[in-house]
Amino acid sequence: MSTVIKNGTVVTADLSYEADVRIEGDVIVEIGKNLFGDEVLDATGCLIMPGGIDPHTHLEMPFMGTYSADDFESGTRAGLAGGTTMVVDFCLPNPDQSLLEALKMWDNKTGKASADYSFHMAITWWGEQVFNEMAEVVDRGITSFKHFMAYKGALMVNDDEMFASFQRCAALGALPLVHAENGDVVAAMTAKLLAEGNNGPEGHAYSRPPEVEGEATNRAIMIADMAGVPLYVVHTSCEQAHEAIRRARQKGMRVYGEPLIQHLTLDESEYFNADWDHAARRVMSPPFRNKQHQDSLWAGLQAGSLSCVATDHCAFTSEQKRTGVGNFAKIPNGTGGLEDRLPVLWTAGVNTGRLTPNEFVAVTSTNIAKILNMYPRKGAVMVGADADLVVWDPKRKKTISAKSQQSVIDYNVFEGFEVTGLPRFVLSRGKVSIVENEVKAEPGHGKFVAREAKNPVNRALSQWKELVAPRKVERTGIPATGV
Ligand SMILES: NC(=O)NCCC(=O)O
Ligand SMILES: [Zn+2]
Ligand SMILES: [Zn+2]
Repeated sequence: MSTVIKNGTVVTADLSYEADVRIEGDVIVEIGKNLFGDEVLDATGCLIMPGGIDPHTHLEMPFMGTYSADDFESGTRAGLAGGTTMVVDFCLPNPDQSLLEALKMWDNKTGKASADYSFHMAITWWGEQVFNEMAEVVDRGITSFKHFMAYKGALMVNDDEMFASFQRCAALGALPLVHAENGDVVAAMTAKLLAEGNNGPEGHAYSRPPEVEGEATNRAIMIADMAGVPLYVVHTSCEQAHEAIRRARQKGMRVYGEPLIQHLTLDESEYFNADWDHAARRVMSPPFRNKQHQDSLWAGLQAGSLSCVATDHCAFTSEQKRTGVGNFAKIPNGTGGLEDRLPVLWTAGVNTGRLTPNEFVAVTSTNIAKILNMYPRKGAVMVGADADLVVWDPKRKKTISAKSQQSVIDYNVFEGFEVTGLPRFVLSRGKVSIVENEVKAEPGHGKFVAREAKNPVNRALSQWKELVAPRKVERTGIPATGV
């Protein structure tokens, strides 16, 4: 049984051209003119693009005394509805918990995923066991390790632990990730704000100014350079952090920055809303910033100094958010966006001329597939690639509303946004999972995607670091000691 997508324009990160795409089973088998198949999907007026890959989600994650509300079933369904065909979620071991044991727990959550997924492993504590188990984690196809520089007393790791872990990543050919905020400063500022009675959701934003993020980003970059490993900075939200990444890249360092669709399009004024629920629903770390920071992020995507647009989808209901009434530090941190990332980015990016359609594909799919070493299986429209495809109708419109979303939460931070550009069809490894508003996603269809370590950038950097490594000077004329 074959499926042919006909009459569309294939849009990849490199080029756009008219062609039909034929799929058999899970993969693309032919791209060309006048193709035939058993089933035909009409793409007239549409673009055929690689499905979105969201490299940053937290589905059913235990966090701040509760669990994020969307699980792998609703989360991957929401992703598919908006054109995202793969998510990379974070496995978070408890302090002192075995990484392998945590992995088993995360594996158990994925049974109803309807799109493919992979994991990043978080390094939440450090010791010989973690050092040893990192190799096993890599062997199981998880080749990226997340480090929280914030959430003091919970997930945060210190510089010595981070340096040790980064060196281990270098040795294994893995990629370290950082949540870059200075956790010590955030903790001190939080305590001061609360002591002064500043306990509303806006206090969350005051406690995490851009400097807190800029400092930590720069620190992580320098530590990664000393460890000889590339670095991926998640949820880059401000000019200070972007500047650190831009400067490092200009010096030849292998650093990637990931702005979120929320930071690109929503600003700090949300926290000053008189409605407590409205403001608290938007509490996430780092917080939303002002327009100048947003302009910096857009410029970074245009210039190539920022690489991927993600969501950090970590959705909590209004009820869950209300745990923080009277103390902003207890509001569960996180917002949703899986279903909205592509339509909002297309509307605010491509429809305004900030991004080309090819750049859109690069920052939503292809770049991260390359960074995480799963290209061209993912992130490509190519013979042999997985048929994770979105047939994108650039003229289709909708107004975003919680009432019609797939996420299980009771609100949407993009409520009322009018988007132009939506999927007509979404295919997950060949399975037609979305037909406009009709969800045909099949729970259980999603599979784990194992990734190999030592991608070309890791290998090149190791080679360079070996070449310039400190070497002992062999001397002939060594003076006698003065005995
Ligand atoms: N970002 C956020 O506020 N919540 C999810 C956890 C994290 O990525 O820091
Ligand atoms: Zn984070
Ligand atoms: Zn996150």
